[in-house]
Amino acid sequence: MDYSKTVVVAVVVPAIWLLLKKLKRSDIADMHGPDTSDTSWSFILGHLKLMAHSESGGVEKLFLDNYGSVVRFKAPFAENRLWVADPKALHQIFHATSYLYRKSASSREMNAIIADPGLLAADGATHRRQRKAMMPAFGLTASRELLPRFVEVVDKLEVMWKDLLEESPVELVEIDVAGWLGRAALDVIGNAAFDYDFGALEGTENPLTRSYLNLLSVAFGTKPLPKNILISDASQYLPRGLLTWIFERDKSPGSVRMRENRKYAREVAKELIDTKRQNIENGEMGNDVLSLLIEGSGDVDGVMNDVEIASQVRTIMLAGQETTAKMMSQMLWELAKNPEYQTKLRAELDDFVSVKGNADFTATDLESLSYLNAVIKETLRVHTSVPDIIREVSEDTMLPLSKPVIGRSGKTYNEIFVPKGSVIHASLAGYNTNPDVWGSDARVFRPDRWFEQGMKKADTPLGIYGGLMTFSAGERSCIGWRFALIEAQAFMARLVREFQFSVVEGKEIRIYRPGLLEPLVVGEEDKGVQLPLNVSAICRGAHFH
Ligand code: HEM
Repeated sequence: MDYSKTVVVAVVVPAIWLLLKKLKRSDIADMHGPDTSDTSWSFILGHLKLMAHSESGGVEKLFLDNYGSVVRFKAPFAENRLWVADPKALHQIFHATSYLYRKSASSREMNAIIADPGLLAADGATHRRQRKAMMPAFGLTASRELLPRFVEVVDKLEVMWKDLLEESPVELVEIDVAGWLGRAALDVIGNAAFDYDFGALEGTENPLTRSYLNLLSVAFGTKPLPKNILISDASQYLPRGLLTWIFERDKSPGSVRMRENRKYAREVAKELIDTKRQNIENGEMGNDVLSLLIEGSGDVDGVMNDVEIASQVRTIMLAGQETTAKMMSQMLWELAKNPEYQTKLRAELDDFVSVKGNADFTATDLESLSYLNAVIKETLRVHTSVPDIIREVSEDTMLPLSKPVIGRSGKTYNEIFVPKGSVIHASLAGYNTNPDVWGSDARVFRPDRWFEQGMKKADTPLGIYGGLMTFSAGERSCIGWRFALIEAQAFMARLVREFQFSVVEGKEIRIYRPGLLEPLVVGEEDKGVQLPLNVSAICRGAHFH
């Protein structure tokens, strides 16, 4: 079968499937939402192009302001889908037991193809077993012990930025913080998760390192082509064999880069597992994530074989690097745009150092820095790296709502009927910026809100950190959130203490949301992801470095 026939199959199979599905009763069709007269709608893609090409926060604002927290939109071939940012509904979706709202087949299949069948792709009992085996390696104690490894990388970054400043004829240099933090985060994950040196900051010529830099940005593209949007969505109806067939032949830069990465990453994962196993047999136990995974794999309940462990290596690389790098660069961008918050954070860090007598922050020190943690939370809230998670309903069910919704028919709903097979876009970004939850200034970056009593207007408990949905919630929430948090604390405490950040006049930055949030400079979109900021050194008296 040639490629064009495959695309035809990718259109016909879902179309028939959807016609059958439309015959089922559902309340989704009665919810308000954008209609088919909207210029962004097409029969083939529905509103998916509008969503994939929107700027960060764009869809969430459009939906919340015009239709509320529960919205019906069109998926390909006129399928009605639900977009949800309502706290009570999200609580049900993420906390219902027995995988009632299963991760969609499209997300699982694509994850299995791009990162092998690790935790992101697993489902049901396999997911539960793998997650149980992995939890100890991501617990509080294990994550705190990684701090010296994070510090090792930020030490290097600090020296490199100071060298750039020393070489500069002026006191300030323009630095693409997204590029630098992307390389630093790759070195962090190599070091802390696998004891592997990518040499990304030093620019070592390593094909694996090259293939990982901005991998997800290249894979999704900042404005994905209609063909890719359709195939990615249709992947829930197509068998894995056919999807793999399409992926292996696709010549788009994203698929080419993914295949290249897979080739090198599989080789290195195997070598790393062999070396670690040998080390453990020789009584040398490392504290990196991989050593803990291998050691824990002997546990009867949580057992994972080497193929699964190798898949977890690739899954962790995919899930833990660009997410954290983007989050840290967005934090520096917010501080550059809001110098008053930057000054306040630096004052907190300086005061702490002067009382302590040195700047060697321990994990407990970092945890106690309340303004640092407020700025981190506010960044995670306003810039939700994974804006939506797609879930499929595995049994007919009622979805409860926080407040009544009046449908298009005039009927009032306190809960809505969603039949088996319905697809729901659970909006993490929508929840994080929902005025019903965070108040009327929900879209404004304002770290001080974290010190205000009654700051949250909704009392449904959600999320695993700060009541935010950024790391998702429930059985499939981010396993690496403590790793990401301690890494961000260590990096931000150091960088904000040592450097001043300001915006570059004349360079307008926009953030798009095809996969993760991707910053681009207006007029320089062809250069891909970048976030340039002006950086200068902080000059303080003599001591405490
Ligand atoms: C700011 C940084 C991060 C953000 C915003 C983030 C966000 C998320 C989200 C939203 C999910 C759920 C995805 C889904 O259900 O499809 C997830 C899952 C996951 N994350 Fe993270 N993540 C971050 C950092 C990390 C790090 C540093 C690691 C590892 C070192 C990691 C490893 C994982 C893994 C393995 C999963 C799959 C969990 C499962 O399905 O049980 N993440 N992450």
